[in-house]
Amino acid sequence: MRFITNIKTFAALGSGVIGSGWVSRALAHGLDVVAWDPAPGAEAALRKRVANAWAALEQQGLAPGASQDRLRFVTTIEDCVKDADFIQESAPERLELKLQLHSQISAAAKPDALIGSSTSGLLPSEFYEGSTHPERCVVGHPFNPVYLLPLVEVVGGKNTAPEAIQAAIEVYESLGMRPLHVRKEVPGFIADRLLEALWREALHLVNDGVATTGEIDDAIRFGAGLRWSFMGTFLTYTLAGGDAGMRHFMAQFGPALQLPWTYLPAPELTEKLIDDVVDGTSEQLGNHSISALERYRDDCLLAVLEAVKTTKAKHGMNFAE
Ligand SMILES: NC(=O)C1=CN([C@@H]2O[C@H](COP(=O)(O)OP(=O)(O)OC[C@H]3O[C@@H](n4cnc5c(N)ncnc54)[C@H](O)[C@@H]3O)[C@@H](O)[C@H]2O)C=CC1
Ligand SMILES: C[N+](C)(C)CC(=O)CC(=O)[O-]
Repeated sequence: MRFITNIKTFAALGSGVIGSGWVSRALAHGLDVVAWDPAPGAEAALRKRVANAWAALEQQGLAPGASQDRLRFVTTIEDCVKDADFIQESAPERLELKLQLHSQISAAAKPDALIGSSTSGLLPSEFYEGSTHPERCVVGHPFNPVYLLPLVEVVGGKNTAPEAIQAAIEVYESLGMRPLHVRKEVPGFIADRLLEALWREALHLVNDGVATTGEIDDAIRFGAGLRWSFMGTFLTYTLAGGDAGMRHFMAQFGPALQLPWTYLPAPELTEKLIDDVVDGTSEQLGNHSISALERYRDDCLLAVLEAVKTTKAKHGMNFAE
């Protein structure tokens, strides 16, 4: 089975936070982009978000011919996908909606154009159930901001051809990403299983009055957050075992796993908890706008990415290692 991997035209369905991130990344890689989103004012909002991301993308380096002018916004799903070489859906996270949308997308798309979904954890076997040529349908789960963060989890469903997984990996790599093939189709995939566990514990800490949202964010960004950009938990904890490594680490800290430190099931989202989280994060935002904070985040990410890349090179490693 052959799928299009040398892509020239990228279709984006849904142009919110994640869809606009895909559009920005594809434009920066010199592609023509066609976008569709049913919300009133979606085109203006999309162009604004792309413009806000562009400075970071310029700093990272644009592909020859890359331009925001190569974005075309259309009013039907069919016009969005019919000439596309690659299609990425970033619609709201609702199974019924994605099921219906993908039956329409896949019926109008070229049969050898790959279709990716940005879903954070729904199962591709379920929402591609009604799709035409489901063998070319995958999950490509990105991370926000999509135009800077390299990770994309690639997940197949029961009808996805192994060649489609490989082809999707190739396409995402051509967009400068670091695909991770999630070999077993499970809800939440790999990364969101981990992020969700942290998020639940953070909500419990607020709910129990242990810490404010700002204090919890400080606990992340001045500690583990710094090292997570270049070393994951398993290797970090191997070093934490000293010369005796992971075996000693497990012996020393294993018993703590039996202590009731963590709650894991989510706390009930009471009005009070929601208010505490919203008030706490509003205080953290201060008088910065979301778009100003996005630019600040992008600058920090560019600096971290560059530092990690340079340091890896010093140790004879490439960035994707
Ligand atoms: N926000 C995040 O941090 C991440 C979200 N995702 C996934 O990306 C997808 C989109 O999420 P966000 O961009 O955050 O949501 P969003 O709410 O920012 O954007 C969703 C967009 O879809 C549009 N839309 C509504 N009905 C639609 C339809 N029938 N067809 C196509 N578009 C439609 C909305 O007008 C809106 O612009 C979801 O599947 C989500 O799980 C993945 C990674 C991270
Ligand atoms: C909150 N979320 C589950 C939608 C987050 C993601 O899917 C990935 C991210 O960018 O954190």
